[in-house]
Amino acid sequence: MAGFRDREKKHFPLTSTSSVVALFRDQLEGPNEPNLAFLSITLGCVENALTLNRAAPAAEDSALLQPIFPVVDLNMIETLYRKFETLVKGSVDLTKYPCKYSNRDLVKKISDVIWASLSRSFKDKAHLQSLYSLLTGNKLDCFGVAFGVVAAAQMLGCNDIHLALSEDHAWVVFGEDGTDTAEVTWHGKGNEDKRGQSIALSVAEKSWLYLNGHPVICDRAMEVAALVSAANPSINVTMDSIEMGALQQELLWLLYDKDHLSRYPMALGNLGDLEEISPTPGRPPPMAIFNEAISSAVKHYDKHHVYPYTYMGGYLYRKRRYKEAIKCWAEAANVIRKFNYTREDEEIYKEFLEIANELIPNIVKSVSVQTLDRSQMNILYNPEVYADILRFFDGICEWEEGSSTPVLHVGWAQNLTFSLNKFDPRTRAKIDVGRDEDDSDSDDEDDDDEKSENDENDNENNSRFKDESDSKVESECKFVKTQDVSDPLQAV
Ligand SMILES: FC(F)c1nnc(N2CCN(c3ncnc4sc(CC(F)(F)F)cc34)CC2)s1
Repeated sequence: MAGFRDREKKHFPLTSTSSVVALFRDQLEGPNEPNLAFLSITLGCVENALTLNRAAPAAEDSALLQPIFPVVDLNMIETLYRKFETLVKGSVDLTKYPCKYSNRDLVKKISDVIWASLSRSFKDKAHLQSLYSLLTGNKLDCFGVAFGVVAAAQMLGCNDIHLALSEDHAWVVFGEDGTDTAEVTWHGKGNEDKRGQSIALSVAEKSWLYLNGHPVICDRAMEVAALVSAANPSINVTMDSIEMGALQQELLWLLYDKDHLSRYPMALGNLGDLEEISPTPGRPPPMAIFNEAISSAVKHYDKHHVYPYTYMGGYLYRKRRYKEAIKCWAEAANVIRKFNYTREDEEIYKEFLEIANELIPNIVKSVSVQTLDRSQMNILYNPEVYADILRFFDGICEWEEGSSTPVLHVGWAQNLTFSLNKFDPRTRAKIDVGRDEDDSDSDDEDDDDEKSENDENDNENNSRFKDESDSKVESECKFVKTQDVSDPLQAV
C-alpha cells in the first residue's frame, strides 16, 4: 500500500500538543474523510507515552519541569497502520460482498476480525480504547471494539458503516439509508455478546442502555470526536497526565469550533469537566457547556439522555450549589422515568443510587450542621428543593413501574425518609402535589402505554409536583468519569 501522503507525513515527528492538534485539524479539513485508524493509532501512542509506566517524578525532576511530551515518529505510526491494514484487508475478501452498501454478513465478518485478534485477558482496564492498544497489546475495551470495526470498515471503503453510541453501549448502523443496525461488541460483565444481531429487539425493551431509539449516530467527524472523548488522561486513580488532559481539551475545542459536538452531549460534558479542571481563557465556562449538552439532548434526542443532567448536577454539587444540583438530579430522574429498568442498565442505576443514597443525604446533613453558611441553610425551608427531591424519587419510582427488574430496596426508603425529614414541617406543608378532592387514583396504574402517554404530555406538565408558587419547575441542570464527586464535608 502506498505509505502516508504528505498530508500525514508533514506533521511528523510529533513533538507537542499543538503538533497533534495541527494533524487532527488537517485530517478534519482535508479533501478526504479523516482517517480513523491513523488518528486512533496516533492519539493512542501519545496517550500511552504520557500515562503508562511513568515513574513518579522525583522532586528535583518536577522542579526542572521537564516537558515530557513524547516524540512520535512517523515510522512507528506507519508500521502499526500497515499492521492493521494487513489484518483487515488480509481477512476480509471484499469480492464476496459485491453490493454497493454493506450487509449484515460483512458487518459481522469485520467484527469477527477485530474480535479474533483480542487476547483473552482483562478488559476493563484504562487505555484500552484505541487501535494502538489493539496493535501493541491485542486488547480493546467494549467501545474500542466498536470503534475498531468502524475504522476497519472505513479502510475497506465501506463508507455506510457508522458508529452508534448510547450512554453505556456502542454498536453500528449501515445499509442504503443507514438504518440497519448490528451489535459488534459486548456489553458489561457476564452478558453473552449479541454480535451480528440487530438492536431492534433490545430497543423494544425500552431499556436506558439503548436510549429507547435515541442513540448518537456518528458521521466520520463525530467518530473522531468519539475517539478523542474516549482518550483517558489518567495515570492512576489519583493522578491525571496534565499534557494528555490538555491535548484532549484542545482537540475537543477544535471539534467544537467545527460544530462536530453539537449532536454529541457526552463529548460536551467531557469538555465541561476538562474546563472545570483547567479553564481555557476566552472559552465559555463549564455551566455554559453543560447547558449546551442539555440543549443538544433536548433538541436532537427528545430528552432521552440522562448524563447531560448528571454532568451538570455533579459540577454544581462540587461547587456546593446544592439547590441547583438537586434540580438537575430531578431533571435526570424525569428522563429515566421514560424507561423500563433492565439488568443491563446497572451503570445508570449506580449513578442514581449514589445521588439518592450519598449526595442528597450529604447535602441535607451538611446544610443542617453548617449553620454558619446562611446561604445554604434555607435549603431546608425551600419548598422548591423539597419538591425537586420528591420529583427525583418519583421519577425513579416510575422507572421501576412496568420494569422486569426491581430498582428500589429498603435502603432507598431509609435515605428518602432521612432526607425528607430534615426539611422544616411548614415547608413540607407548602407544596401542592396536585391531590384531587376525591383523590381517586385507582386508574393511576402506570403501564407502558400510560408511560408513552406520559411522554406526550411530558411537555405540558413535566413536574409531577407543583411548588407553592405553582411556577413550572422548568430547569436545566466510560469511558472514564473524570470527576469523582468528593464529599465536600471532608474538604478541609
Ligand atoms: F454524568 C456524569 F456523571 C458523567 N461523567 N462522565 C460520564 N461519562 C464519561 C464519558 N462517557 C462517554 N463519553 C463520550 N462518548 C461516549 S460513548 C459511551 C458508551 C460506550 F462507551 F461507547 F459504550 C460512553 C461515552 C460515558 C459517560 S457521565
